[in-house]
Amino acid sequence: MATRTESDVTDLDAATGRGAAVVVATGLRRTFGAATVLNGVDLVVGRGEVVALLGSSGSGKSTLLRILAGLDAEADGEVTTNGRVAVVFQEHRLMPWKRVADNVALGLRGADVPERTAAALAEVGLAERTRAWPAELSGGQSQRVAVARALVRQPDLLLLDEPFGALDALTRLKMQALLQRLRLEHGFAALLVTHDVDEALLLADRILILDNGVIAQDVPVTLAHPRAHDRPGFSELRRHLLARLGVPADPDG
Ligand SMILES: Nc1ncnc2c1ncn2[C@@H]1O[C@H](COP(=O)(O)OP(=O)(O)OP(=O)(O)O)[C@@H](O)[C@H]1O
Repeated sequence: MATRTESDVTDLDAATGRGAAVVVATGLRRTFGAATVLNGVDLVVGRGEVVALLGSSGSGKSTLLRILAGLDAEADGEVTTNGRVAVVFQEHRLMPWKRVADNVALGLRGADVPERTAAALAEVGLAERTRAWPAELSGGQSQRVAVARALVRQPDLLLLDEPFGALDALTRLKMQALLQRLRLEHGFAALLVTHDVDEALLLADRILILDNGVIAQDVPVTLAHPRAHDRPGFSELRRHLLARLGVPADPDG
């Protein structure tokens, strides 16, 4: 698969025709044996844009995210990224033998790494836990560390694969609010893989539905922030997305 980065991109923005882009993917195809999971996916994420990727289980969301992250050498198609990319997975993937700050700083270089690490941990509300071991943290705190580890790299694009999927409902709401705050403060773009229509509606500027190996719908979300279920337009869009995902309408939805 052809993967290009900013060093060899001359005019990515002109190429996309939709303003500044952090990633452009064209013609992505991925098969596993006889199964075709992605069958010609085209995708653009604009600078600072938050795009949610919805789709039923097994539709290929994680496969697509791994390709965009450069973690899948077997896929066909082309991915061009323009800027730094960081990834947050559903599992925190912290190294248990490294303290929290060392996990965040992993792979970074420079005299200012301790300060940057401390600042990133403070931003996710863990200023007091820099010396802790991962085993001493709750699931939500561990995922905050994973977010700090991404943030400290000052990404232009954050790839998030069900980042809050393993958390309880309350922690999940807090993490969604955290992501929204960080996004406003830092201006990164994000591609958020999620099962959760509400999460997509709370956070995204645009929602893509992956179905049958292609982007079957591209739905702009123009609702004002802060978003909530009882705000105008929310439940209508929610119903539309659920119907598109094949979920029957619920009485209070
Ligand atoms: N390494 C692999 N080897 C074989 N099949 C795979 C591999 N990775 C993914 N698949 C298959 O590709 C399909 C898409 O998987 P993927 O994890 O991308 O879906 P998903 O939309 O992220 O699903 P979920 O929402 O359940 O996480 C599934 O049928 C899965 O079994």
